[in-house]
Amino acid sequence: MLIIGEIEYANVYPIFYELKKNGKYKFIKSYPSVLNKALRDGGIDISCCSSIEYARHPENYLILKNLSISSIKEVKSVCLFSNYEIKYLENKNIYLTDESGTSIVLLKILLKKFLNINVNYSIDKNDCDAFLYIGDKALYRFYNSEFKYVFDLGKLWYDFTGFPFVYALWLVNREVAKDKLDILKNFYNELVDIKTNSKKNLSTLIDHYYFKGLTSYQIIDYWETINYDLTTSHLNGLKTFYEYAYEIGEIKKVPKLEFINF
Ligand SMILES: C=C(O[C@@H]1C=C(C(=O)O)C=C[C@H]1O)C(=O)O
Repeated sequence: MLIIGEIEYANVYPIFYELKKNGKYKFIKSYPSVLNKALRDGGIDISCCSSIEYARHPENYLILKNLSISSIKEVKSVCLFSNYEIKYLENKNIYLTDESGTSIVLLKILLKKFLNINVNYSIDKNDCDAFLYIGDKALYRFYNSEFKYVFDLGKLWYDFTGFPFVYALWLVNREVAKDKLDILKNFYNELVDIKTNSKKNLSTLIDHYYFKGLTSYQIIDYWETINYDLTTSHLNGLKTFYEYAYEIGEIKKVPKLEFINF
């Protein structure tokens, strides 16, 4: 049986609600940083993982075509929350969530390369001036913020580069790709079908979902914001992200993108 990593955020609920209907697969549910490690260590076969995870260990993985978690412009659930305007963050302490891989690197690129601001990063929330959250913690605060400013990282990336931003890729362990090709092919076809139809019945899907602090309208609007495609323009955005990640020393080299062929 295929063991699949499931990101426990609202962003992929429309996909996993459908995938779980038929009882064919086993799911391990967690944050992206935990799933990245589980896929690396062989605890799961396939997962939607941080896009930076592929760039750090490209020899371990193959990418599934046409699938991602991306934003075209704004994302709403990857944000920097701050009481300071962004230009006044120089030398301030910024909290980094431990749930992320990609968004931490995205924030570093935005501040260093595009905004030319030097800050200190911390994993200790106390004593920080601004806070990076992703997923549901970010989405809740996006609509219920106690902060003066909310900087949407997807929107900032789009304003600077004109590209979509790819937070997560569907990655399969290369060994699994060899051993379980037929099961993977069926799973992939199912996943692409689900993606294709994922935005069609959101007003029905909301009957099965509750997110404390958000209205149904806000959730549906969020699901419409999140994008699951991996087009040429997404791939150009991804390559640009990897080039900047390399420039700031977050990855050892810009990886070649290798996809699984069925
Ligand atoms: C769009 C999002 O992207 C997430 C961000 C990730 C990361 O920073 O590594 C990984 C997976 C995505 O679920 C989100 O958090 O809502």
